[in-house]
Amino acid sequence: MTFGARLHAAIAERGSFCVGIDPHAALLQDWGLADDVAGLERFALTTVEAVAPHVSVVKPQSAFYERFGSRGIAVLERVIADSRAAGALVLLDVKRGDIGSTSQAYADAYLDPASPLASDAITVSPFLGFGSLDPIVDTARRHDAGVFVLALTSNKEGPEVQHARVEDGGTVAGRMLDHLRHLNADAEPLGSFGAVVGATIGATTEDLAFNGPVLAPGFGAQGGTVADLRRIFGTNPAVLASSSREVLRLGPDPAAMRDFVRRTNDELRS
Ligand SMILES: O=c1ccn([C@@H]2O[C@H](COP(=O)(O)O)[C@@H](O)[C@H]2O)c(=O)[nH]1
Repeated sequence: MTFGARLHAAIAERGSFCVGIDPHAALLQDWGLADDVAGLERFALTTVEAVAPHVSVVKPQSAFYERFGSRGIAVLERVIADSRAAGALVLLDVKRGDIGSTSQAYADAYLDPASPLASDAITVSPFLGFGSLDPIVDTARRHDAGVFVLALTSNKEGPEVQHARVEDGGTVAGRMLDHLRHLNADAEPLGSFGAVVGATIGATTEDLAFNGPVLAPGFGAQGGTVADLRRIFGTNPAVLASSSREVLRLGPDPAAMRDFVRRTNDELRS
């Protein structure tokens, strides 16, 4: 089953709220944990246990694990394995992208099921040229994985690059969406190649119909609301509203995190 088909089914069953598992140093402190590998592990696995059985997708942010070196990566491997065992799809937020030959190594690291970090999908940066992602796209197709390409990111600095005009008069972001439209052509019920479009972008004239999923970060702590999602995406069911700190601040009480996830899923459905 392709990633797009798995995601389509997961959203129908568990809703479209995506929880980011981002162990910020400040959150470890708020939870009464030390900023070390043991604290990281307790934080991350408590969150997985609380939310992964209730959401369609979890999104660990690799940077927060990488900062602890190889032992942090070992925790990330547990997060991925335990989340999948709890029935959630794992979208690893790594924002990789490089020349093609190196992109292949990233694809092998994150999308080949033989890798200890194998995830259902990853985020990638297309700013070395969309074609530099070909090895990642091909590997994703081979292993029924997904790829989310940065298009209109949630941060205020993004427009400098993403709104820039290309030779046909469109924007860089529009060009990325065109590539995704092409990759997802004819996919049923949903393509496996998604776009990252922040819940904070305000109004856009870009054509967001590309037959693939959308990751919408910026929901929650960065100010994005359900009303923003409706305004930007209408009723598109394949939009993952993604929030990290807003959920994680409710820990370490698992029930508080779980109940928030359930309420948010209900709100997104209504
Ligand atoms: O455009 C983007 C792309 C990715 N992110 C990531 O999402 C989370 C947001 O965390 P919050 O605590 O909900 O603000 C974080 O991992 C970012 O790296 C993004 O914010 N915007």
